[in-house]
Amino acid sequence: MSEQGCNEMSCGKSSCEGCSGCSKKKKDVGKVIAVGSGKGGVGKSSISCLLAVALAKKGFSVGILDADITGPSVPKLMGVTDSPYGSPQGIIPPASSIFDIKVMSVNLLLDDPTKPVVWRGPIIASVIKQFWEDVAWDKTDFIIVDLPPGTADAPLTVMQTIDLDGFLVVTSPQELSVMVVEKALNMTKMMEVPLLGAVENMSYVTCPDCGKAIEVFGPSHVKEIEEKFSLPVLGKFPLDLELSHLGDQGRMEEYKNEELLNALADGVLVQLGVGVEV
Ligand SMILES: Nc1ncnc2c1ncn2[C@@H]1O[C@H](COP(=O)(O)OP(=O)(O)OP(=O)(O)O)[C@@H](O)[C@H]1O
Repeated sequence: MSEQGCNEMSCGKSSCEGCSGCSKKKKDVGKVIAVGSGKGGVGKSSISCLLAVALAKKGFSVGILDADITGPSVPKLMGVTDSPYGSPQGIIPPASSIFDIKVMSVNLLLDDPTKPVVWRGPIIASVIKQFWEDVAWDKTDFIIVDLPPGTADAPLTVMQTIDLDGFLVVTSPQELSVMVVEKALNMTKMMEVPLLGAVENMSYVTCPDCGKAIEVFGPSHVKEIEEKFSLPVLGKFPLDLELSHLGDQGRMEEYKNEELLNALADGVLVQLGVGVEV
C-alpha cells in the first residue's frame, strides 16, 4: 500500500510494508505472537511467559507486551519490578534477570501494583497502542502479546493495532475447550491473523508415586482439536505445583521442563517458518 492513504484504519495488512503512515509494523522487530483464549484462568499469562523463556533459551531476544490491562500478571510471574523509563528512542521497558526478557505492563506503571485498574474501553485501547507504538522494542526477535480473556475490546484492539504474525490459543481439557479453539479460529480468520496452534494447559497431573498421568479435569481434547480443525497442538502442559510456585515467586524463567519448552518453541518456529538462527 502506498504511503498516502495508509492509516491504521485503512491499512491493508497483507500488502503494508510498514510505511510511515501506519504503525502496525515496527522496524527492528522480528515476529509478534499473540497468546489468547476465549476463557479466563486457563494459563494464558503462564504460557506467554513460558513461550518467551523457551524462545530466549534458543538465543532469541524476546519481549512480552502485557495487553491484559485490567488483570496484568506478567511482571509478577517474571519477577520484574523496575519501572520503565523515557529516552529519546522511546519508553525503555525493564527486563527479566536471567534471559533479559523485556516486559511492558500496566502494573509497572502503578505506584501500588495492588490498585485495581478501572478504565473504560477507549482508555484501555489507547494504553495498548502506546505499549506498541511508544515502547522501544527495537532489536527484538519475538514479541509475545499476552491477551486478556475473550473476544471483546482489548483483543480486538491488539489485532487492529499490531500486525501479528500469529496467534496461539491456550485451552484446558474441559468440555468447553473445543469451543474455545473454534472461537479463536473464527476470530483469527475474521482478523486475518494466522492461528499457529493450540496449547492444552493443566492437561494432567503426574502421580508423584507411580508417575502415571491423571486427567483431573477430564480427558484431553488434543486429538479432537487436531483432527477437527487440522490445528497442531504445540504443547500439553501438566497441572504442576512447581510451575505454580515459580509463578508465585516471580521465577518462571527457572521452569526446568526442557522437553515441553523445547517442543513449544520449536512448534512455534516451524509454524512461523523461522529457522533457529535469525
Ligand atoms: N500448568 C499449570 N500448573 C499449575 N499452575 C498453573 C498452571 N498454569 C497456570 N497456573 C496457575 O494458575 C493461575 C492462573 O494462571 P494465569 O495467570 O497464567 O492464567 P490466565 O489465563 O492468564 O488468567 P486470566 O484469565 O485471569 O488472565 C496462576 O496462579 C498460575 O500460576
